[in-house]
Amino acid sequence: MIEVHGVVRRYRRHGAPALDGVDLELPAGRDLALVGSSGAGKSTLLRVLLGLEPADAGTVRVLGRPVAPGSARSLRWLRAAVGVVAQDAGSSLDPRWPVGRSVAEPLRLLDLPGDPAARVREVLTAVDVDPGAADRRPAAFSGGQRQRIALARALVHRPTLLVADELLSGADAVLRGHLLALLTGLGTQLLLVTHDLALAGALAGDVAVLAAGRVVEHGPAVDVLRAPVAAETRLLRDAVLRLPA
Ligand SMILES: Nc1ncnc2c1ncn2[C@@H]1O[C@H](COP(=O)(O)OP(=O)(O)OP(=O)(O)O)[C@@H](O)[C@H]1O
Repeated sequence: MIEVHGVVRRYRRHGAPALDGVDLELPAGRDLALVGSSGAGKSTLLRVLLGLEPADAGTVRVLGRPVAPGSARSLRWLRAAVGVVAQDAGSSLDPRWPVGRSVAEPLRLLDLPGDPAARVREVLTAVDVDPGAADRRPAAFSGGQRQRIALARALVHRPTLLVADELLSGADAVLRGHLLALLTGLGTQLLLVTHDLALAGALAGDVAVLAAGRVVEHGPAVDVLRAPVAAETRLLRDAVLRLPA
């Protein structure tokens, strides 16, 4: 489903590369949590995977097809296959638009057949937002509701893969539990970026640990959490354990 080989991404000619030869394979049907400390390269890897930025070296394939930045037309297949929840998801909704319009937007952009209003109601219901409130603007909703509306927008076109950058990091414990249950019940393959190794464990799929632009550990979450091999993974795990109760 996702194959990343030898990917390098360099922002400054002489500085350390943001991605320094990333190798990562994610077969269809396996969820992945991409973890790493701040600056490890997680968001950069997502942007390269989504064709938003070029790789300076290496190859990226999604669903067997090569990914590289291009026109909206040439990337239509990728936009149809992948739903994206951006970092700071709630504020990514257009404040001037009724939320129903924002949620329907991918259907319009991808020119998909069917009744958009019916699909918007369906997907808002799935994320536990009252579909009767679709004509209200984002300001009428709480932060947690806005996050779920952004999730609905990412899911409205029934993508095969959902990519979310720090979707759960700002959420309180109750909302986190709620979102986690929602995400794992979707039946859509997940690629979640997070600082939080405990969250990666709760997803119960695979974990890939990124450090200084390289994948230093990759395996089933239970194994990685029980017996981390890489120093960076141990640091992340110990940081979780040190958090006050
Ligand atoms: N557009 C950019 N221009 C220049 N440098 C960048 C750019 N984007 C990222 N970087 C640098 O690349 C490195 C990786 O950044 P990236 O945002 O991918 O890390 P991250 O793991 O997602 O961090 P965080 O968890 O803080 O979001 C950092 O050193 C960052 O400063």
